[in-house]
Amino acid sequence: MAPATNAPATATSSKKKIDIVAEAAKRPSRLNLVIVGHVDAGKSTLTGHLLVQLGEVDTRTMHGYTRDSAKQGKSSFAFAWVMDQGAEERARGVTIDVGVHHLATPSGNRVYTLLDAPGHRDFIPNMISGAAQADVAVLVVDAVHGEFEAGLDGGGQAREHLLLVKSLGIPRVVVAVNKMDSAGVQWSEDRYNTIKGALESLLASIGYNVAKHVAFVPTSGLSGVNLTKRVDPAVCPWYKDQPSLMEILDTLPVPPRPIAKPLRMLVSDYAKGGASSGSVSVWGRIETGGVQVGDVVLLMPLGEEATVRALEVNDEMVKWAAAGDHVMASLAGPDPQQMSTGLVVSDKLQPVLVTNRVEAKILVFEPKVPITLGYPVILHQGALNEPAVITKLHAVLDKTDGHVIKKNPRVLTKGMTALVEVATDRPVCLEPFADSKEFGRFLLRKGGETLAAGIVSKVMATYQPAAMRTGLESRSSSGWSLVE
Ligand SMILES: Nc1nc2c(ncn2[C@@H]2O[C@H](COP(=O)(O)OP(=O)(O)OP(=O)(O)O)[C@@H](O)[C@H]2O)c(=O)[nH]1
Repeated sequence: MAPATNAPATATSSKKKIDIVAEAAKRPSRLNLVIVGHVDAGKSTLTGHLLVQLGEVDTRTMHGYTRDSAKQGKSSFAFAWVMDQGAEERARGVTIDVGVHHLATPSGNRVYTLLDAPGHRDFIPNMISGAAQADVAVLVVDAVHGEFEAGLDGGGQAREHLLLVKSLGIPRVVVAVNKMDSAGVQWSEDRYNTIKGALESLLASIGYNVAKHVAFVPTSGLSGVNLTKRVDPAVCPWYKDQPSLMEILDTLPVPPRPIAKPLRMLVSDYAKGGASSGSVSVWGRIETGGVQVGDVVLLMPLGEEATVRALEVNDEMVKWAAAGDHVMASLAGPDPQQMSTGLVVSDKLQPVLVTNRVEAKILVFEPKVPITLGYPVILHQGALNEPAVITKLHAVLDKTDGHVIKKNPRVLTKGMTALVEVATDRPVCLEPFADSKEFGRFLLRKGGETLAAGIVSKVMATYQPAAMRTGLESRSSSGWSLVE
């Protein structure tokens, strides 16, 4: 574990205000990675094995996984069990939820949060929720002939994941060309270069600067080769003196954290119970600002007040947490019945905007049916999924300079950039992208298909929840007053 500059919380910690900006500058840097890729590419196995090699999973636990997975006839999934904790996940051999793990580098200079996203297309909303919390995407691809190609074709998740990762604003990608040990591949340089070339073209077409922001590494998650220790040149001579996956990760820059901004934490999970009776626990990443034990915060868009009773970061109780941290917060005050994923724990004096109508610039992916006026969609923002409708098609825009090509189009088709208006069924937390990168992006999906990625250009109507004035209100329609 990294040296703890953020000591355990005490009963008196709420009495003294902590200078979170100054404290955060003293601690090890943190990088959030999301592991993405086609189903069965080996994401959970690679991540699980990495954790074992770095000593984050003890040998006894690992022996237990090996024994129990063999009993279920799934011995090849032993390392994946480190990440896939749910009974259904283990029985089906697929990841459903986003697995979250923390690890510290041996030097103690850096702490990683690993988010293992599900590859199966039914679980893309969970993948979006995981990717929305990440700084870097690690794309795992299966090097086996036919398998890599399946991940990349029209319906392949490797392709869809990359599009989503780019749309969510993740600036860097590390590609692990995995299963290099398998029978038909056997650490072949030709196979590696074919895969690298195909992905370089795809990444460039999506908008990545491949030379600057993308790295490639050959791996075997199952045998644990080239994860932390460099691959033996006798096994892979053409990769001699080049870095292992962990060495590449260690050189990635940590993006600046907006700690001085007002608090915004996206709730990706919650449960009844916490530090005191009647409290609720929420999990998520702090996008901006900081929070400390004793703070009074607002749960948006409910507008409900809550007091932070306890905080946990990387499985340790702490007094404060800041932007970039994955946090478990125990909150006193909110009604457990009102909790949902997608809520935002927000600064009380400068809460996140709440709206049900935004103007946005969208990039249309490859919808099976063209987008028309009144099109019903699901708006995804982090862990939030909210039914919405496209209520106006203002214009089709030029991709490069944004000038209007066509006003009031009747349909939007593949690859178009357009200015539209989107109305959500219920009020949600969205802000103009120019003010908030974190709350200014969303994805539109329908029937298991991602239709478009959007950037909020204008918030058309903001809501002032009555609760912000009375401290009593709920998310019922009567609890909101419109301030257009
Ligand atoms: N030969 C070989 N097999 C691997 C390797 N990594 C994973 N596998 C096998 O591939 C299968 C799928 O592995 P997982 O780790 O569950 O794949 P995943 O990408 O996490 O799957 P989802 O989470 O369901 O998308 C298992 O049988 C693994 O043993 C590898 O490096 N080499």
